[in-house]
Amino acid sequence: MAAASAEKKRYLVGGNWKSNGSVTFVRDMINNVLNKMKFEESKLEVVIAPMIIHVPSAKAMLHSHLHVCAQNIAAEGKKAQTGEVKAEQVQDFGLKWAIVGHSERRQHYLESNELVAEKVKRCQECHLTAIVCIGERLEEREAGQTHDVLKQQLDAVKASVKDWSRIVIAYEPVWAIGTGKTASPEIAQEAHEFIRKWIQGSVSDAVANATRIIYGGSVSDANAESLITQKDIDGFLVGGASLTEKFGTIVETVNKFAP
Ligand SMILES: O=C[C@H](O)COP(=O)(O)O
Repeated sequence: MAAASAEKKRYLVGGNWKSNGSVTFVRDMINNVLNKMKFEESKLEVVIAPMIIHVPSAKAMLHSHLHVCAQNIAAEGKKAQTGEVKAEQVQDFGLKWAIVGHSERRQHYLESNELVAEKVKRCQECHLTAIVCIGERLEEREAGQTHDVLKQQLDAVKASVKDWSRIVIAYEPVWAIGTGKTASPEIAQEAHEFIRKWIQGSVSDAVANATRIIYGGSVSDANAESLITQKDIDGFLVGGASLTEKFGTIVETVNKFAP
């Protein structure tokens, strides 16, 4: 029986800083924007994913209600792997979150669905909550293959998950990432509904209701309200706008509409 969270579903906003930032940026963004944001912890969780070398300073500087998230973890837990960070090390450092399967890693580092499934398994073994990114490329959407792609990506990770309360699904259509072309609220809602129905059919109703399905792809202060008011959108994974003060506005908008 798959475990579902007994807690009320809190919305989630993640800021993925990708390979951006400097020591000065981290300090200024945290002190001037992140630590000043106002939101209700009972309604919303906020996680920030800096580059790995900035994780220690970010963790030390962020107020304790803001969580630090790894951008990636190694799929393999045993071998020596130059340049990789294992789930155990993320856990040992006191982090509770990791992004897995971001489309930039799928595209540029050739991460397959199977490799992403291994990473999800590693997160589960180390009690990390995985933000599992899925989404179709433009040519796949244009060919009418969006649901097939999402289903394949979801099917691949299913066997790795024992505890669904430690899984967040991030729907990130590849064509909307960093392009300024946000999915319309209707397109995003339709994909989120498909994902929720997949969880319902493949896991259970309770898990489908409890699992956060968040949207990523050119989220900004200008479109946050129209997206977050969609029925099946439970938060955001924000890239570019998380590097600016717009992130504070996005968090406050989500807080306003979170149940
Ligand atoms: O992880 C975040 C996503 O890739 C979205 O990035 P973006 O907001 O810059 O489009």
